[in-house]
Amino acid sequence: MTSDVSSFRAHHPSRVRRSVLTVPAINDRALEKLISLDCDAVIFDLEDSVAENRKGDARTNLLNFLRDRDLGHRERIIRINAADTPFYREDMELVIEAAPDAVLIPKVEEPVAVQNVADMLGESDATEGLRIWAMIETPRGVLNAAAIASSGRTSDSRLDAFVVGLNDLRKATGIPAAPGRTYLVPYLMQVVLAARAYGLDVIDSVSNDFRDMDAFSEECAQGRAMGFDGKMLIHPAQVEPANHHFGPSEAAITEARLVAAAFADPAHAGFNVINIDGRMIERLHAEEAARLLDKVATIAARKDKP
Ligand SMILES: CC(C)(COP(=O)(O)OP(=O)(O)OC[C@H]1O[C@@H](n2cnc3c(N)ncnc32)[C@H](O)[C@@H]1OP(=O)(O)O)[C@@H](O)C(=O)NCCC(=O)NCCSC(=O)C[C@H](O)C(=O)O
Ligand SMILES: [Mg+2]
Repeated sequence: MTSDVSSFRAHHPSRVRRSVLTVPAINDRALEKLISLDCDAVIFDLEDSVAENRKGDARTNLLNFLRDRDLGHRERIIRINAADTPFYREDMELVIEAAPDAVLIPKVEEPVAVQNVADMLGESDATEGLRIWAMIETPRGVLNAAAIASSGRTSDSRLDAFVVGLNDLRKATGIPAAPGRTYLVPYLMQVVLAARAYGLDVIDSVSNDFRDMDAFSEECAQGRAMGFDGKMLIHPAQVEPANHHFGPSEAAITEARLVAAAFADPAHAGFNVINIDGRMIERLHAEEAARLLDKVATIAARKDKP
């Protein structure tokens, strides 16, 4: 029997989303810089990084940029302003016109926020394949993360990923920024679990200090250990460490090849459990290995391109 999650996955193939760099849509210099950066995805921000009196300029700027520039393998995501702001409708009009890979909704607290955006995208050819990402960054967003994620479990849903926003969550909870994110970890894990329960990708929050690379590396390692697929980034210096920490390690690649080869061996046909060097390996490990090797192939294919 096919579960909701595996049928969802069949419609939303796995992506490489180690490094998700955000850029203020108003910042020409940073937009130009993008072309030279090895990030997996770019969030063009129309929300918090753009002043209220510059929202219109930012939209025009972004539309021109997306028309003129080919971002190659990088996924293009536009972060809009929330529905309760005066900017939402025009942001959505831009999304429909620019047709990026995804739209990111900030401060999602209820499934209806996702549904409303899906309704506005409609079923036109221009927006076919356009996905929805949701920021979980308020206490109600965290509490309702499972309900929000479950609203995207059908194969025709556009919901594809959660992104955690700790700046907003810290502001709302009063939990100060601190190494190790001790008191935020339960909330982060709740979001990861909700995303995984319904087959969504999940991206860890930004780290504001882009000079302290040791602290950043530790936070990437922690995010990876918690199960995140990648990290939202604010600065070019964060791209390479995020790719490193969220990418498959050499040890993981070696292990995946070993597992894949063992299950491909005709001698193991008809076995769901085998012994590799004194460890029990199940078919589920072969599925995990195939997924990892898929990502390795995707990353390698990019390197081959000029
Ligand atoms: C934080 C910054 C304002 C710092 O910018 P700057 O002062 O220009 O830094 P540098 O001089 O070190 O920059 C060196 C070069 O790199 C380019 N640059 C900088 N940032 C980016 C970027 N994000 N993407 C691409 N290129 C970038 C500079 O232009 C310099 O280029 P050059 O001179 O040609 O060599 C800035 O980093 C910045 O604006 N970052 C992104 C801010 C942002 O998008 N904020 C909103 C998202 S954060 C969020 O969502 C939080 C969440 O909602 C939550 O609640 O937690
Ligand atoms: Mg935020």
